[in-house]
Amino acid sequence: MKILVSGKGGCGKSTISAMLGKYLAEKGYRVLIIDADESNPGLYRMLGLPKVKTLAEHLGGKKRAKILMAAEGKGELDEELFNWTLDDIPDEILAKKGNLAVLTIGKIEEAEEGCACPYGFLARKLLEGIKLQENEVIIVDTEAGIEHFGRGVDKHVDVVVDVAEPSLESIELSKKIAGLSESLGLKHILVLNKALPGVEEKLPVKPDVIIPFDQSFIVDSLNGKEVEPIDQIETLWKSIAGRIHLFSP
Ligand SMILES: Nc1ncnc2c1ncn2[C@@H]1O[C@H](COP(=O)(O)OP(=O)(O)OP(=O)(O)O)[C@@H](O)[C@H]1O
Repeated sequence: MKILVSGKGGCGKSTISAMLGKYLAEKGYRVLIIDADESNPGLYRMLGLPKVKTLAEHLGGKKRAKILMAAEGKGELDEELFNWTLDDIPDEILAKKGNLAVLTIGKIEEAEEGCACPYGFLARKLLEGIKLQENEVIIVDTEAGIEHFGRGVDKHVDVVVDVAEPSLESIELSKKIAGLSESLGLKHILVLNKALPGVEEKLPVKPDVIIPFDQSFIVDSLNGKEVEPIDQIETLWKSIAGRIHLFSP
């Protein structure tokens, strides 16, 4: 199964992706978290994993990704390139702990290096090509906003976990994410994160999962502490399971 996590900047996408990944790995699934956010410092840190090469670096850098993207545009891309299973992913691009691994697509490193479209292309091709077994789950942590929909990354997932925080802008964006998910025939789950008491009653939409604001997340992240799944992650998983036929390991 492929789960994509989407939402406004800073709403908690990476935190929730990391907690869900760890929770599922502990349940016995084989989990790959794809860090498809080209701007954040790296999700591997939240899981206490080392920095490894990105997929873009492995393939020869962003310029090569751009060449591959152009080749696809001309119908000249070798479509076998990403016909991978989880076992085919080269070790040098996997930050691993037990049955949990993180793969980073690529990061913006320099001023004026150009747009991140080649990274969006790589994320889309990887998700399109990869074949999963029943006990394998991919979680895609996306960049802030909805550009991944424009890049076609979402076409190749089963469910969108739409994370909102209690602000009008975030809720409006989440409604848009719900509409875009529906237009692609994807299951959609709304998570209200950083919720303060009573705030959900004021919302124009009903969240499937509510995660309270908890200052310890911020303190732990500043201290570089690894995230641990909280109880609401089980509720999130049950919401996903309620919409999709799932295999239990
Ligand atoms: N429920 C919560 N309560 C309080 N703080 C939270 C909560 N969830 C996440 N945070 C904090 O919010 C900050 C942003 O979280 P995170 O990096 O997961 O967001 P993001 O949506 O992935 O951000 P970006 O859009 O920059 O990639 C972090 O400091 C994190 O610890």
